[in-house]
Amino acid sequence: MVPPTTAIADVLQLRGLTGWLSPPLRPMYRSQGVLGTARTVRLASGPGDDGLFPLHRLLDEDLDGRVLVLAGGHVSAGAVWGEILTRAALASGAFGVLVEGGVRDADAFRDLDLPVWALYEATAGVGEELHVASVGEPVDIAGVQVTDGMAVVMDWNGVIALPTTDVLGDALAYADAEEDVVIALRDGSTLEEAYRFKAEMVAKLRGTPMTSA
Ligand SMILES: O=C([O-])CC(=O)C(=O)O
Ligand SMILES: [Mg+2]
Repeated sequence: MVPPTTAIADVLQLRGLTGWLSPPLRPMYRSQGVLGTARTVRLASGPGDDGLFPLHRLLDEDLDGRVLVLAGGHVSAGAVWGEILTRAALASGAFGVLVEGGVRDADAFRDLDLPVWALYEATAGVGEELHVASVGEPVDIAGVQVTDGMAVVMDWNGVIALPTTDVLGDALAYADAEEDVVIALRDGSTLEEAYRFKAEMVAKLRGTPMTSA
């Protein structure tokens, strides 16, 4: 089971780590939780030698379980991603797409059921404003470094590139504690009483005794 991104982010935060990409990325189409591995692409301004064709060739490769991470697309106000590329990505087995830039055809993402998070929607394409600068090299999105093969979780609440997968167990426990709060509230507890489940989990993960409820 994939823990919720909210729980993963809180556990990362407790360890002084980061990795969430939302914001700045926003859901263009979101789905239940998926855990994939990053396939990194860096885009840069100008037509370059080959435009976006290296991206098209990549989309014809085996992408089973991969989350495409397209960094640097925001140097164009146009859409670097849309229905056609989504169909190609799905056919190659991709689990999701992150675009640091624009997308269009969001209605098709819903029909195709592929999660896509991006900075903005755009009407026109990118024309000759972008080219592929690298594939498989580390990329930076809003200060978060994503390396090829890194674990990425996407769900209803966000997107996280995991600096370490050893937070997943704690994140599941954290999510259970939050669920205990919800159950207690449903059973009529006060928030002060119910929140204790979460406060105890935070104290445990911090490795410090709980000082207040
Ligand atoms: O044509 C493109 O490259 C972008 C787009 O709208 C699509 O993938 O449908
Ligand atoms: Mg299109």
